[in-house]
Amino acid sequence: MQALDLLTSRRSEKKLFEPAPSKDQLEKMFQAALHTPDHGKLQPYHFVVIEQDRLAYLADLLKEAVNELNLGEERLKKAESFATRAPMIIGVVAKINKDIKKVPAWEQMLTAGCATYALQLAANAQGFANVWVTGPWIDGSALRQAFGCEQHDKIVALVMIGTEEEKISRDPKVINTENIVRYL
Ligand SMILES: Cc1cc2nc3c(=O)[nH]c(=O)nc-3n(C[C@H](O)[C@H](O)[C@H](O)COP(=O)(O)O)c2cc1C
Repeated sequence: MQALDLLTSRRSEKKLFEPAPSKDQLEKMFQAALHTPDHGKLQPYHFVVIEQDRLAYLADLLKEAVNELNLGEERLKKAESFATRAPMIIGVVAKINKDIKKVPAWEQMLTAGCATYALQLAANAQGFANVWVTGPWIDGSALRQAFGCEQHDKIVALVMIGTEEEKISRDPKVINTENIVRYL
């Protein structure tokens, strides 16, 4: 697929089935992430791959977050079903180093966001559907610990990845740019 077609036809997909990416396909996704713009070449992100057999553990961590942060009954139900909605989830942690004056925290956070998007696109390019989700549970202590977060780190994404039930070929979609572009 041409790069521009991929960029303008991609959509998120929440109904995700097996197969998930293989190790080789995952490696290509991480390579794409590692090629995102990165001031100071800090690689300010970590990826936590949660394969099928560890999704129940992720659900437990999310439930713990719901209880710790008092997120309510509805979230608790969501936490229970979350792990059944995709065959693979990749957590993205923005690794924020506040001691680097030349590259402030917001720049490091943006690089982690770019890396997440590159990961999504590289999954799409290999035929996998996905969606970037977060939710208030990303600040749960047990989840943060399991993802290896240090004090200033932030979990910025839980990318759910799998295969669409039926492959839909999507045409590039043209969206009005009038209100978001100006020339100086
Ligand atoms: C930082 C970030 C957090 C997001 N969190 C959620 C989320 O928790 N739940 C959700 O349904 N969509 C979330 N989204 C939006 C979806 O990933 C998706 O972009 C949106 O549903 C629009 O669909 P599209 O990508 O097909 O245009 C988030 C997006 C970003 C960039």
